[in-house]
Amino acid sequence: MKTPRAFYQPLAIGAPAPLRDLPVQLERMIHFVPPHVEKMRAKVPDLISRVDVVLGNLEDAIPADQKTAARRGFIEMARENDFGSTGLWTRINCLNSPWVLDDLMEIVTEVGDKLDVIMLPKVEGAWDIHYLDQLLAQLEARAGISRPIMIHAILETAEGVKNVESIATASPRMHGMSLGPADLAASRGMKTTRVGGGHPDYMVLADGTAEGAPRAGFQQDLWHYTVAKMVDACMAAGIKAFYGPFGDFSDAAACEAQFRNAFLMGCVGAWSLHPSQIDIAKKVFSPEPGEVAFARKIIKAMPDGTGAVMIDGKMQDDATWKQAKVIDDLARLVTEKDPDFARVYAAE
Ligand SMILES: CC(=O)SCCNC(=O)CCNC(=O)[C@H](O)C(C)(C)COP(=O)(O)OP(=O)(O)OC[C@H]1O[C@@H](n2cnc3c(N)ncnc32)[C@H](O)[C@@H]1OP(=O)(O)O
Ligand SMILES: O=CC(=O)O
Ligand SMILES: [Mg+2]
Repeated sequence: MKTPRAFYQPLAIGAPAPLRDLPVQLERMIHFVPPHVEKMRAKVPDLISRVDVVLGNLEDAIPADQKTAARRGFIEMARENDFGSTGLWTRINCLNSPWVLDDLMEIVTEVGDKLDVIMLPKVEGAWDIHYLDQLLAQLEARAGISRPIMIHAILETAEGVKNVESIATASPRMHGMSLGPADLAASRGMKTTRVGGGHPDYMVLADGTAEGAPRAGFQQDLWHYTVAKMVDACMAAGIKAFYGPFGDFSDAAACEAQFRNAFLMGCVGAWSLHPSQIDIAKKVFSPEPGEVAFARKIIKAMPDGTGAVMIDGKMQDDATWKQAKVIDDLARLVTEKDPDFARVYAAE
């Protein structure tokens, strides 16, 4: 392990100094764009004003014979648009693929100064982050980039989950992590064919009665353990946790439920793969107005955050004050970016 001082040294001469704190940024949804499709690229100017992060995807879902077109399409969309306060990310191909070196060389060299975050798929351990960290420093130095590009890991292999804590703390470049339920299901040998969400057969059956009445089944959350493990690893490391993809675009209610479970557990956002999922993520990852109003009541009643008070019959103390602060801080961030929510929160 590196010494504390060495941890924050640039990894190449001329590379920017690593960040000590994450930039304060609203990232309720990471919106995936397939950049090899001209029609989709043409939607980017409109997407910039609708989403918190635009991501050009180069990995899975891009056909092998379109990998170069996707990379060049991403560079074009990065060059041609002003992203303002909206994040610009790319998901590169995985480290053992034949495409990743060119992804990094071309993207960092040509548009590295506009890129906020690189999403790295199939991260197995800290060694994957160390490799990318070093290479990015060399490329940043060569391209004269002044702001370090951050790394976001996808947690989508059994080994990655085993090593989640060392991945989260592998580098000051770490921005956060997303759960990748589709690859993780395959890696774990789960018997499913879905991209995220629940499964009706993963359930607990209520006890039988002497009368033999029908027994209710209660569906359980397949992802609870992994999301909890990821959130603890991320929050302990001071980085952000996200739920990843929800593949059934026709089931908005189930998507919303999956996103909300993640939000309640500590995640700050999720992926949107289709325009219909943007508003779902906005609704879920912006705190509920009633909760914001209650959080503000707590903060007002306990100005220095200590003591115990009763509000609406419920005991509040230092710990609920801290929860209230999480909600109020998020509401303020949402207010800065989103005029619709600003009006709703102000009215409460
Ligand atoms: C397990 C994982 O790795 S998940 C991550 C990898 N997967 C992805 O990135 C998938 C991203 N999404 C997509 O590529 C597309 O949504 C597809 C190919 C799955 C479906 O696209 P379509 O068949 O065009 O869907 P649909 O007809 O419902 O689209 C409706 C409109 O939204 C547009 N649209 C669809 N997806 C997107 C998107 N991700 N971004 C912007 N616009 C989109 C379509 O172009 C269409 O526009 P139009 O009305 O002007 O013609
Ligand atoms: O990349 C995402 C996944 O679910 O796999
Ligand atoms: Mg995956």
